[in-house]
Amino acid sequence: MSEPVPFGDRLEAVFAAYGRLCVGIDPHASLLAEWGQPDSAEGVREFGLRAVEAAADRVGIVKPQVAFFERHGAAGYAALERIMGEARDAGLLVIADVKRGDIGSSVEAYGDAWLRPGSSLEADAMTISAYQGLGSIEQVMVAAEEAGKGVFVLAATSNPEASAIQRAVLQQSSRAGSTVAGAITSGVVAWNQGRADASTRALGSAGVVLGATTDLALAGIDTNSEPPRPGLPVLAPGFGHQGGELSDLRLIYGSLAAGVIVSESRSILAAGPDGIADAIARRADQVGAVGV
Ligand SMILES: O=C(O)c1cc(=O)[nH]c(=O)n1[C@@H]1O[C@H](COP(=O)(O)O)[C@@H](O)[C@H]1O
Repeated sequence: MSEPVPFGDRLEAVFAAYGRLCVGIDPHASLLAEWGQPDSAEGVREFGLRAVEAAADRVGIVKPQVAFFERHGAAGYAALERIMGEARDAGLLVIADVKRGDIGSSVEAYGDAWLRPGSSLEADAMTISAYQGLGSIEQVMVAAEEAGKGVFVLAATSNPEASAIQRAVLQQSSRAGSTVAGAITSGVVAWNQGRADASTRALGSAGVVLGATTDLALAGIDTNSEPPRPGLPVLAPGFGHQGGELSDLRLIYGSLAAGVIVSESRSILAAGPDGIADAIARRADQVGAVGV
């Protein structure tokens, strides 16, 4: 069997071919109504399939938010499986926004669900939480790497309530004195640097979530030093609806800008089923014009 292509390499190829815009697939009840779809499993399926159709060949990445499918139980999950399958068949990288975390043995099962080749919920990467310690998700990171998959570990999230916990300073461990967000970020950088072929990689396969609306310096994230090698994938929600400005991208992410994935959901989905393709193309151009 041939070796899987590392997720970081696949992401790098997508950046080169399509740029760094990621379309979030978040079928909020209000958006379903605007799209003329029922608030049901059938509605989220149609919504997601149309979003995938519009995204294909215009961008390289989509990020379905599982919560909006889970609302509809097993049928919602069936819809999500279909949408992720169609997206991957269309050549899109799929980041499953599931934000899972638990003790190691349980979180491994989440990794198996979302990242195992052949799983009905197979994605290319998943969002994951290290609230139980970076060590708790280590086995998921190992399995992801072996399968050519990626993880995005929550570090400094875009919601304002997050800062008190994420900016708290560690008292113990080798990273004592770092903020929680800083320790997670440097831990993920170190993980990428510890891979066997790290020196040949442009981008690592493990990334972090750093929201565009948060002050990264206050969160203890270093955006001034030399960029990490391999580069750090950064899932960056918060642009668009939450108020982050694309024109500030370089200012916000500094030396981490090269790894940034601009992820927007509502600002694009609000264009409706007839306008979404144009909205994606327009936003992809705007993101490209930032010139990271
Ligand atoms: O992991 C995420 O994607 C995420 C992390 C974060 O810090 N903030 C954040 O908004 N998200 C997700 O990104 C999407 C943002 O949606 P919009 O605000 O509509 O662009 C939602 O699916 C959120 O769950």
